Amino acid sequence: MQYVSTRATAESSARNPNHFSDILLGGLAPDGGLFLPAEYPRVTGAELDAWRTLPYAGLAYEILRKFATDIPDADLKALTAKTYTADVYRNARAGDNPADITPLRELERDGDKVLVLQSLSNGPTLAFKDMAMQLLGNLFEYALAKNDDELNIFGATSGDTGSAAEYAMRGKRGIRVFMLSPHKKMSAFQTAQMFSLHDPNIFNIAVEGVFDDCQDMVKAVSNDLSFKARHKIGTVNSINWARVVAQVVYYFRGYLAATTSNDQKVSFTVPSGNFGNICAGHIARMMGLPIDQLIVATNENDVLDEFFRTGRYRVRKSAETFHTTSPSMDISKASNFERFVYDLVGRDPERVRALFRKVDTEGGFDLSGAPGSDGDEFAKVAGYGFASGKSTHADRIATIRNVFEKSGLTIDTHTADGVKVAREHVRAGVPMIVLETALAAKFNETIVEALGRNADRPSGFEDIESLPQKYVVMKPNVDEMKTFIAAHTGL
Ligand SMILES: Cc1ncc(COP(=O)(O)O)c(C=O)c1O
Ligand SMILES: N[C@@H](CCOP(=O)(O)O)C(=O)O
Repeated sequence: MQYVSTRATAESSARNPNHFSDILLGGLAPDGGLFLPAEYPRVTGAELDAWRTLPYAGLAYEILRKFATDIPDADLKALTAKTYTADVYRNARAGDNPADITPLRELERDGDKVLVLQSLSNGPTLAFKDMAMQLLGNLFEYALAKNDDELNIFGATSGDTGSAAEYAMRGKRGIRVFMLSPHKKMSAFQTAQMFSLHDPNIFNIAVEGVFDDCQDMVKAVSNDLSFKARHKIGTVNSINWARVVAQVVYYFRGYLAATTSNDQKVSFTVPSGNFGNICAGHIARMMGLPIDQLIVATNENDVLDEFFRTGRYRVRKSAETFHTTSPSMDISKASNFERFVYDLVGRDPERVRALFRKVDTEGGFDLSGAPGSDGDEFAKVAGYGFASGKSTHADRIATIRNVFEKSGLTIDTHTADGVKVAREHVRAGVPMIVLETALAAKFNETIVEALGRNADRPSGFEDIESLPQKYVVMKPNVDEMKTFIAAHTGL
């Protein structure tokens, strides 16, 4: 399997490494684009039939081997078997089977309209990020051990990627984690989860800004190729292709668990911010998974909803990005959107370069086809199954309440955004799977507001907010960030 950059030039393609293991440890392509397979592997009906009875680890192996063709099959099988166990994904709800890894349960039914919840948040940090990050930790360790090498992970988080990465990389030989987060903008639980880690290889940096400021710095450091090489910088954000491909697996799992025959279709609603999760759904669909709709659900930070309604992509500045009660989706510049746009414009890297140059210079682009716009590809969006919707704080509170009243389940604030939007798009006869992207315990403040009581807490997290915290506060300044990293890598 060969990989290409969304911004490839003839010159950068000649220089790009292009196998899975070559791109595993890095983030952005050297030309500033994002890696994607040169073409998506197709899945046959016979394969889907055979996969229906596989456990999650077996399914992950079958899907990943189509992309990681340069990792020996036996090694990949061992890595997926070690990752996807009931012991790692041990926080399943009472009544769900932890061995399912991503259990499904019916949430509500109105005639032939059915909403199903797929739990992705049963891993060590109670968010869907663990689904890919646990595998990434094992893949990194495997790749580094081969060359006796080391890796300095530089990442950005709005609350969940950070803790998932730190829990996955704790104690891993040769790996340090430098994690940027927006100062005082995560929930108390998320903050405590990260900042209470005192491991010598974990560095938490609270940035005076929003998530997009953090992500911009990760990209700026990644684009300084000599700094990146000298300090062995890698990334765990979804700009890293391995993160996205590991997320493709649970779309297959959701489909197979919700259907009995390949003639049936399902739809997915995905609480979205950086567009990594739903991008994995897009890839699953491109591989031939019978997905009807892919619904993008945003919170008040509605850049993506605006695009999927109008064809206009208009990023917001930091000061225009709202701090909401689904804080992990407080994102106004969605990294992975570029991967979708690459497909939408016919995989033309020159177009992608021009469009994202316009994002940098003018704050966005317009594919609506209106006079003066940058193209008319918006007309093709529905053909990819995409539609969208938006949810606000009031919607979130009402949804948490009425889901609890109807089903007895307590859902988190991001999942509530998903359920609210899913109800607007569900079609008769096509199960709508809502991805549960975090557990309610992470956002207790809002659960108390909605339900008048605390969210249940999985064991091990009882007093997490009272633990001593270790972090530094910094301004969003790339040079200062580089100095900080250099001082701690000793390279
Ligand atoms: C709980 C939760 N829900 C949804 C999202 C949005 O996912 P994505 O950024 O992949 O669109 C995030 C952050 O990524 C998250 O942490
Ligand atoms: N919501 C995320 C933001 C980063 O997303 P990623 O998928 O690109 O790592 C978070 O919780 O950190």
